[in-house]
Amino acid sequence: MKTCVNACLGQLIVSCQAYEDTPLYGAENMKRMVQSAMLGGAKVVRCCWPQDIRAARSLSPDLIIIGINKVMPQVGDSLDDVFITPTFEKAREVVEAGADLLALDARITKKRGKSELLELLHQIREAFPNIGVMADCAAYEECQICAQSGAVDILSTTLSGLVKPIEGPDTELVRQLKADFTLPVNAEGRIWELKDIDAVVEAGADMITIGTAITRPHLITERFLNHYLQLQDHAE
Ligand SMILES: CC(=O)N[C@H](C=O)[C@@H](O)[C@H](O)[C@H](O)COP(=O)(O)O
Repeated sequence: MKTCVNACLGQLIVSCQAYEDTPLYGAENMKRMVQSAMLGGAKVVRCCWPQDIRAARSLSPDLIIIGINKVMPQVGDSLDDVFITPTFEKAREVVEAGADLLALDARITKKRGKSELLELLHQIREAFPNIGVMADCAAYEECQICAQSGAVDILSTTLSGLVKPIEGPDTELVRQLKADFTLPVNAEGRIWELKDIDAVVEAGADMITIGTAITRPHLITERFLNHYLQLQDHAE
């Protein structure tokens, strides 16, 4: 197993991402977010875009960085457009920015077939043999294709829930992946409660990634506020 993949085992990975329409957008802000996660004990972070990855890397050579390169949806795009590190060029930018691992959208959609996914995975493996590759999947079948490709190091539940909404983490997918494949599994997506960690650990997750519940203050605020407002509604 690659050293960078081994370093992720048993870790709580903090995803530090801010979109352009939020106040925390920008590499300097994300650097502080990563620094805060490190202060809390995180040894692995997930960062988006080359400038954020470079900013995170400047904090420490020892920090393990999972880099992604999102292409934000344009008018007319649909869920069939893969958006997390969708091309080889986007992957190269992540590697050149100093990431140890790269994660990419491993979905099979109407616009991106199995053969194109496999071609991309093999191209990445050949060009960057030392980089760990995490497959951000939505469904079991995609994980299966990635596992059989021999060009992926970690299977991740990142995009489960994107197509068919579910509540909480996809513990069932984690359980199935652990039962059928030998690759490490990252439980990512909708982990908000301590009991969610219990559930994915019980299902066998080798690592956990938390984003929004730690690093998106506007959504954290909204969640608490909605709960409070609901109580007021019921009291009326
Ligand atoms: C679906 C999608 O675009 N997921 C993105 C992947 O990079 C991020 O926006 C998520 O924050 C990340 O996966 C962590 O998940 P959560 O924020 O639920 O803890």
